[in-house]
Amino acid sequence: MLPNPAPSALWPAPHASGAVDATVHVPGSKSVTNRALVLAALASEPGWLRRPLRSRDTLLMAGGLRAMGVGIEEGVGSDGTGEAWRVIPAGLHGPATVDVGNAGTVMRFLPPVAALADGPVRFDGDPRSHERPLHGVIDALRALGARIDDGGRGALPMTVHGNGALDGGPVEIDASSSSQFVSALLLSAPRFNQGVEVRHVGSTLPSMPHIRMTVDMLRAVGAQVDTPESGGEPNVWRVTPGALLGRDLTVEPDLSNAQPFLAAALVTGGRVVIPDWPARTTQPGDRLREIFTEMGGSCELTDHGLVFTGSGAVHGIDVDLSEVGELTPGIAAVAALADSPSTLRGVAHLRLHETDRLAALTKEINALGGDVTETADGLHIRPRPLHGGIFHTYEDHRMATAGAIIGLVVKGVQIENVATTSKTMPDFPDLWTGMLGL
Ligand SMILES: O=C(O)C1=C[C@@H](OP(=O)(O)O)[C@@H](O)[C@H](O)C1
Ligand SMILES: C=C(OP(=O)(O)O)C(=O)O
Repeated sequence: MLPNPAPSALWPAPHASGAVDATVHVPGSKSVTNRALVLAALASEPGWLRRPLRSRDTLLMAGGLRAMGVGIEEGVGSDGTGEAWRVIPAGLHGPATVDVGNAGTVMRFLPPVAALADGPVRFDGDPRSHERPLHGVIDALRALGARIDDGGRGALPMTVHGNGALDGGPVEIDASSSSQFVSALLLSAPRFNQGVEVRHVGSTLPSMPHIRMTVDMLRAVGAQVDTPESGGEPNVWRVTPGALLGRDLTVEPDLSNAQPFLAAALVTGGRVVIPDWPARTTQPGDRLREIFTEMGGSCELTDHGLVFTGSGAVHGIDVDLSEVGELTPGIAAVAALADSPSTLRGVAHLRLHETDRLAALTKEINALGGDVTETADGLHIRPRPLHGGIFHTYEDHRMATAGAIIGLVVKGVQIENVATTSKTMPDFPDLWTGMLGL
């Protein structure tokens, strides 16, 4: 297992002496990297992944696939430039052990892959991984023909007893607690004997852009996918069985990890440029252009990237974040510094993320003098003058970056365990001080 960083260390969050003015190269997308790894591992020929994110979550994904026999080698992309991973698919083998850490993508996307292996694959991870919902994947895989021993918990730890193939076919799931249940089944489905027809039967379905990302990436490697958007039934996705192509894919910057840097421009009335911001993307972070504009900034997509400029004013917002839940901590941090109240809605499922994010944000912002209350499905934030103090992170990367945003304008904020940002952005402290010219 990768060690968890020491939880007691305190990082004095840098205070911005004026408006920030910086260009920040944001590392690759976690969600794209981990989907690309799975699809490349299931392909019928080798593929390349250029500018992959190298962080705890993606190294765990690579480690899990390697444990099942997939080759993932360091190299340069087929055009001879840039850092890359070469992925060499192989027969999937058990016995194997997969450490999921606290990566939702690893704990949900790899069990369907393991169902295709020729022996038992054991899954375990951080204590929090035992609490995060997995029943949608477990129940669906069983309905599709897999044998899984989870001790009746419906959660980790568990063993998937692969026998080299999975029937597949139609299955109903309730994915209201995580869109990753749907993505997990779709990603491996081209390799199921009958493909899959996933029908979501729950009341709500969060993070739709992430499901669109799954569908787009499947199609890009040759899979046939029918979706509600392509004229199919609402809440039904169909994947036809078939071989996947090995591709040479360049990973986009992680737009959700661009959030703290854009927020820095917003709360200091400065300017930040994010190079390589994609003109079209399924990443939920693209919604920041609209959300942070409504909160007081302005942005322009240029040849240099996204140029985001703060006006000096920060406004509250009333917004449904159900499609883009992972942006909630950063938006809450900005909202705590705004000139009017905010209501963040549609994110009840965040209680089951890396930590209970609604409780954690409420507690930590209030500990700095804020006035945040939890609602049934989100947060109500009334800005108040904040003061310094310790901002606990609960091993949640986005809590750490949220605290850093507040620390830019509130003196004396100390982030506990900033190293937890290694889940998706190990360079965060350096990128942050670099942005400030420190
Ligand atoms: O599929 C993905 O890559 C993700 C989907 C979302 O999960 P949930 O639907 O569980 O919120 C998101 O919050 C997570 O950070 C990444
Ligand atoms: C919810 C998140 O991650 P995970 O992939 O572990 O669900 C996140 O990155 O905000």
